[in-house]
Formats: sequence, C-alpha cells, structure tokens
Amino acid sequence: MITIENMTKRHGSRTVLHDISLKALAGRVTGFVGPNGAGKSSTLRCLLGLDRIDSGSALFDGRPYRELRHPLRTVGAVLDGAGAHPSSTGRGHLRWVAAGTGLPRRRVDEVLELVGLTEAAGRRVRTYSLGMGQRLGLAAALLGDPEVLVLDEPVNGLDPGGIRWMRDLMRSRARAGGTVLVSSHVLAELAEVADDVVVIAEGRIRAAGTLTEVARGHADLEEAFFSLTAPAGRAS
Ligand SMILES: Nc1ncnc2c1ncn2[C@@H]1O[C@H](COP(=O)(O)OP(=O)(O)OP(=O)(O)O)[C@@H](O)[C@H]1O
Repeated sequence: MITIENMTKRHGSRTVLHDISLKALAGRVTGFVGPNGAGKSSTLRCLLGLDRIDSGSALFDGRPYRELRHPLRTVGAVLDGAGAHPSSTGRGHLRWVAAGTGLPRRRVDEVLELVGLTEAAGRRVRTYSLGMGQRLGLAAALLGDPEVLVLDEPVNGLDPGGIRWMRDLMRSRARAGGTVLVSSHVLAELAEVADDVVVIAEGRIRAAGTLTEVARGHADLEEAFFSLTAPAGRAS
C-alpha cells in the first residue's frame, strides 16, 4: 500500500505540490490523472526517492523508498521509458539491472517473455520502437516480482494491442494482491483499468474515490476531467 500524507514539494521559490495526500491500496489499480504540468511526475519522483520532499511523507507499507530493505523486490517503477543505454541490447540491459541488485539471471528471460520481448532481446535498444522501449522499462520493473508497481504514462507509444496487454497486466497484478499506481492525462483511458482514481491539477488533489464517485454529477468522464481540473479561478 502507498500512503502519501501532506506532501509539499518546492523548486526554488515555486511550490509544485501543495500539501497533497493520497492512498493506493493493495489489490486495486489506482489511476492518477491530471493535465500536463499538474504534478503527476513530481509526485511519483518524490514517492520513489528521486526528489527530496520539503514536508510530509510518502510511504510504502509505512517505509520511505530509501529505507526499503529490498527496493526492487518491493517496488517496480517505470518513469521515463526504458532508461537503458541505446547501445546495449534489451537482454544485456536487464542482465545488468539484475546483476546490480542480486536478482537471479534466469529472471531476465522470464520477464522478457512476460513483456513479449523475447524475439527482440538480442537487438540494440536504439533500434526499439517507443512501445518496445515501454515494454523494456516494464520488464526491468518486474524483475524483482514486486508487490507495488508505479507506472508513469505506461501506454504512451503503445498500439491498441499493446494498450490492452498493459491493462491486462495491471489488472492481473492487482488481482494477485499487488498495488498498482498508474498516471495518465486522460480519465477515460483509466476508466478501463482503474478501481480508484485520484485527480490532480495545479499541484493540488482535486478529487479522489472510486471511478463512479469521481464521475458522479458529470455528464461523462471527459466533462468530469475538465471540470475537476479547471484552473482554480474557474473551478466550479
Ligand atoms: N526540476 C524542476 N524545476 C522546476 N520546476 C519543475 C521541475 N520539475 C517539474 N517542475 C514543474 O512542476 C510542475 C509539475 O510538473 P510535473 O512534471 O510533475 O507534471 P505532470 O503532471 O507530470 O505533467 P506531464 O503530464 O506534462 O508530464 C510543472 O509546472 C513543472 O514545470
């Protein structure tokens, strides 16, 4: 379970996250939605210990990321695509990650199979399509078979088959008891996969609840998104 409480993040004099709180529960997919610049990536970076939090907390079952005993076995994350060196092969990249974290080498072939990259595993990452890069990033995140998955815009660059596959994967991780936190710009895209939704805009949480609760009182999901994320001066 992920618990963020009263988290504030500043860059210089600019506050990009204002006292935000959210929960992502085990056994559920939690969608994290907001327009460009809303603060989604900043939230995920703070959660994963990549950026320092100015106040508040961001915890995995009660511990900050940096204090996890087995980070890769606890949390898998995909933030900016694959994160692999372009001249390495897909398999080489995963072996490097596995070796650096004490995970068994055989796990590399298992995750390549899981994300559908077995055939392309010997090719250099620079020849991968955007969607293949996303799959490789996910393969690295799954190496430690973690309980928690944190995915920033994971369907960017995927074709319809890839999107369906990614949704199935998120659902199956949640069904198996995992915690899945997934960000998107589009509420309707999350409708297919999320049990719960948290809406962020201008660095503030605007709504949270089940998809039905968040959409209640709005004509459709698109209207709900625009209404909930409208600039503060214009929010109804
Ligand atoms: N290193 C930084 N220095 C200064 N401002 C930053 C920095 N990183 C992010 N920001 C600002 O924080 C705000 C939130 O950005 P963030 O990338 O978290 O939004 P986002 O919701 O992930 O947007 P997108 O959907 O476009 O990726 C933006 O106004 C951005 O300009």
